[in-house]
Amino acid sequence: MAAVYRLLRCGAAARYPARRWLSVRVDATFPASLAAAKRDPGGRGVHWVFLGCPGVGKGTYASRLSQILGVPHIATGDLVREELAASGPLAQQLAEIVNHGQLVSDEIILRLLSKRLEDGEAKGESGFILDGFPRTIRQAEKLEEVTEIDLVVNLKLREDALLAKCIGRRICSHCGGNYNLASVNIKGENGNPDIVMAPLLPPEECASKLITRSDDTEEVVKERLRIYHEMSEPVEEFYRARGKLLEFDLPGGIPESWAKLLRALNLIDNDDKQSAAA
Ligand SMILES: Nc1ncnc2c1ncn2[C@@H]1O[C@H](COP(=O)(O)OP(=O)(O)O)[C@@H](O)[C@H]1O
Repeated sequence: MAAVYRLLRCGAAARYPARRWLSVRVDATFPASLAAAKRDPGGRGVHWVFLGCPGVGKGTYASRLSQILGVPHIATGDLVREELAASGPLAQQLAEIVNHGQLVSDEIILRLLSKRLEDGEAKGESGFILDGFPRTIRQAEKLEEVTEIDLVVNLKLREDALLAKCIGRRICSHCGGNYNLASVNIKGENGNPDIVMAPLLPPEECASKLITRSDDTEEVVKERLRIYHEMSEPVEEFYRARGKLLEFDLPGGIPESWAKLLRALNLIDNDDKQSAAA
């Protein structure tokens, strides 16, 4: 498998026979039940991708699903922020790009992702849920050259809600917990339902330690949304054409959305009803 990730790194065009590892096959109708996923512990974990605009909740739902499915949640935005925090040779260049809402070059992102996948493999990880990758057609093509993606979940939410959620996002500088101070209450128009999303407030011990991401200002979020439409929306079509795209309109906050997402993914067993309510 290391060979696969080296291919990502050096960009060789050979297509790896990814089907060899398939255990939980999720096809265009997404019938992989949680029971099926648990039945075959010897096979590889799922290869899923989460797409969606900044602030839509890719991290929240990808992280929850990764725990259920026993695969790592790999967010390229986190890899970029780790690189920034390490203050290595790349840091200044990355800060300039990220703080202006631009995309990091495909080469750098592929290098960071390859390294993360190789490190994971060395620790015995299998499968993944990617969040924030691929974000360009070139990244999607590179990924397709080296492995098979089972399913791509495209999370969708109105733009005014996205903006409010990005601006309300906070992180606890002590424990790393993610919170959101935004209280979204948008009247539905043209037959669309109202969108109500309660804030996700921090516990008392985190309240005084909250920080805001430097790229979550209104100006930078608007630029990130513009870049998403220009560079990343074509990736939706890339996967739609391959029959792998599951479109998912978020109905509201986490309680309603999580239960609906588990149903859409056919991941609710009798044993797991309580996880949908969490
Ligand atoms: N796949 C990628 N390609 C290029 N740049 C990326 C990629 N993933 C993350 N980045 C960079 O990291 C920043 C933060 O990413 P992320 O945390 O995924 O943000 P968002 O909340 O906008 O989805 C992006 O604005 C971009 O500069």
